[in-house]
Amino acid sequence: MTAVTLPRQGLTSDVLDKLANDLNEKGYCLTPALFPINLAQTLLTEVHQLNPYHFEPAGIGRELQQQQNQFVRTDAIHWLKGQTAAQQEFLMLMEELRMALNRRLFMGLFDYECHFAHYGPGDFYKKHLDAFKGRTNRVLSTVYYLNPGWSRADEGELLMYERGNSHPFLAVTPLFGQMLIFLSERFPHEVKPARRDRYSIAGWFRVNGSIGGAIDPPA
Ligand SMILES: O=C(O)CCC(=O)C(=O)O
Ligand SMILES: [Fe+2]
Repeated sequence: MTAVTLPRQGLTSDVLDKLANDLNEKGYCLTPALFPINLAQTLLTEVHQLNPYHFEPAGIGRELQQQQNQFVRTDAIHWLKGQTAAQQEFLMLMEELRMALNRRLFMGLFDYECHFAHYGPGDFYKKHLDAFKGRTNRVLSTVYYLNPGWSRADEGELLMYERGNSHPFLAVTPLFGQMLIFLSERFPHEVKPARRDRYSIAGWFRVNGSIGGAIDPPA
């Protein structure tokens, strides 16, 4: 376990205001260094140290309907449960973000789930939505990129689309320490194949979709 060396730095209200404002106006927000950069470094070290058997092929859909479909996505994932100090730090900052967004935007965000994702060279995730209206409780998607020295020649962009438009309005280069946050129901997106290993933490803020006391019942 690697300790994070810097004292905990909270998120400043200026940064949170800007983030909430972007989400409100555009539905997404791209921040170059939301969290301390040494946290990204430690998380990257940890994901490198995970053995391949700690990763599972990523699935599509939920629970019983979940299936692995190599035509749609080929990345491998490892769910973050706060097993290390750095992962706890990351989850704490996301919790701070959750409360700050609820205060500013009244989003009613209830919890957060996230996983490391590893795309080897050539891996992809075809165009998809993280949430379908009325069928999921994922409200806000987040992607935190862990790729030092990424250049455009490495490819592996995330392409963001407006629904019904086949031209992306945004290509996100998966730069080290960069955080992308967007409304899960609003933007179809896809991960293009990269020329080198591509690491990230993908996550979702959820609302409480409980029915009869069961959180997140099957759709
Ligand atoms: O890694 C990315 O840029 C996006 C990943 C993604 O779309 C997902 O995991 O749902
Ligand atoms: Fe996605």
